[in-house]
Amino acid sequence: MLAVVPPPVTVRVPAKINLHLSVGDTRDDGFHELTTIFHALSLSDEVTIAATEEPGIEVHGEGAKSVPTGEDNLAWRAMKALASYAGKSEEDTRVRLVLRKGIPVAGGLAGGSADAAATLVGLSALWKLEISRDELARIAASIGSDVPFALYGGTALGTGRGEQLVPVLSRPVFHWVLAFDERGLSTPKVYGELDRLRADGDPPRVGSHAPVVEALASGDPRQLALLLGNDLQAAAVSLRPGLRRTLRAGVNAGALAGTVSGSGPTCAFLCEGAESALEVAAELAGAGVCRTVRVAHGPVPGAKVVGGEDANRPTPPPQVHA
Ligand SMILES: C[C@](O)(CO)[C@H](O)COP(=O)(O)OP(=O)(O)OC[C@H]1O[C@@H](n2ccc(N)nc2=O)[C@H](O)[C@@H]1O
Ligand SMILES: Nc1ncnc2c1ncn2[C@@H]1O[C@H](COP(=O)(O)OP(=O)(O)OP(=O)(O)O)[C@@H](O)[C@H]1O
Repeated sequence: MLAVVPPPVTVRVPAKINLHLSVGDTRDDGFHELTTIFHALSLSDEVTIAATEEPGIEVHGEGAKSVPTGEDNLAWRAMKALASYAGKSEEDTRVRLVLRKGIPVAGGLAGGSADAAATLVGLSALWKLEISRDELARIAASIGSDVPFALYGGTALGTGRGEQLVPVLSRPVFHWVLAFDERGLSTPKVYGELDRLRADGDPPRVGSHAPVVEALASGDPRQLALLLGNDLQAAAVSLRPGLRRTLRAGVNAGALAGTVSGSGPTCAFLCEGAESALEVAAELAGAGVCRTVRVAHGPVPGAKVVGGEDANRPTPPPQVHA
């Protein structure tokens, strides 16, 4: 008898920026203790997962050539981790992953993590696993610190190495302009550069995240603009000094404030509204300080099935962790 082949599943997954990123001490496992506020943006990747006789990965779109297509692709690692959790045999795990990238590679926007999260959600649907988002988040954390947030999206406080999440109330909607750089930056190198800068002196640190939480609840972009902060920014700028010009150019173009996202080099500019974001984007695009610009808004939901049988299934709300 012929086996029934399930139809392919497509998942859309957002990029993140860090509205606040406080980097603490290095832990025994080599990771830094973080307090961060993640914010999911309308810039996204799509991952299509199909059962196939020709397993593998295909990558299209933004930066596709620099994305690995073997076992070190984070989406493939996510497939392996879920297969092992679900006790799937080698034969059951013959899947083809097609990544359509809108999120630049090594941009500080957690694109690889997003693909891993999308793969967890898509495969759960393809394999019809009864698995909660919280259980998926535990598997996600074993793949990378940013992966759990991509499952939930929205706005969330991240602690630990960034994988422990609590949702944060954020009024819709904030408007952003993103400036992509010519080349990416390696996340471990940026953390290493911060350690070096701290060993040489003590670069200023961002304060408490509490005022940022209040500004998000108020929905006032002017209030939020005063509070954007990232301890990794000094390290990213030290490795890529041109980012200073980019940050200045965004504010000169009319943004309320700019920040390096995560480990960079993408700069995110908060704008007064949708119209202002379009104006800032146009002016920044002509300033010759970055490869390209995009407008985006946030917060948006996390990884979500958009094609295939489960497309209309509602996304469960994030759970509050104690
Ligand atoms: C910069 C951020 O994007 C901010 O959200 C994240 O902290 C990075 O998260 P990620 O890319 O998922 O990082 P992982 O894949 O977990 O770790 C990559 C490397 O980043 C450094 N790393 C990451 C997270 C963390 N809390 N401390 C660290 O020092 C470590 O050198 C680690 O080996
Ligand atoms: N699916 C994937 N998409 C992009 N890069 C991937 C993927 N899988 C593995 N990688 C590797 O991971 C590296 C980091 O890519 P990624 O786009 O996730 O960086 P990032 O956005 O700076 O990450 P983060 O913000 O989480 O630190 C890339 O240089 C690439 O070699």
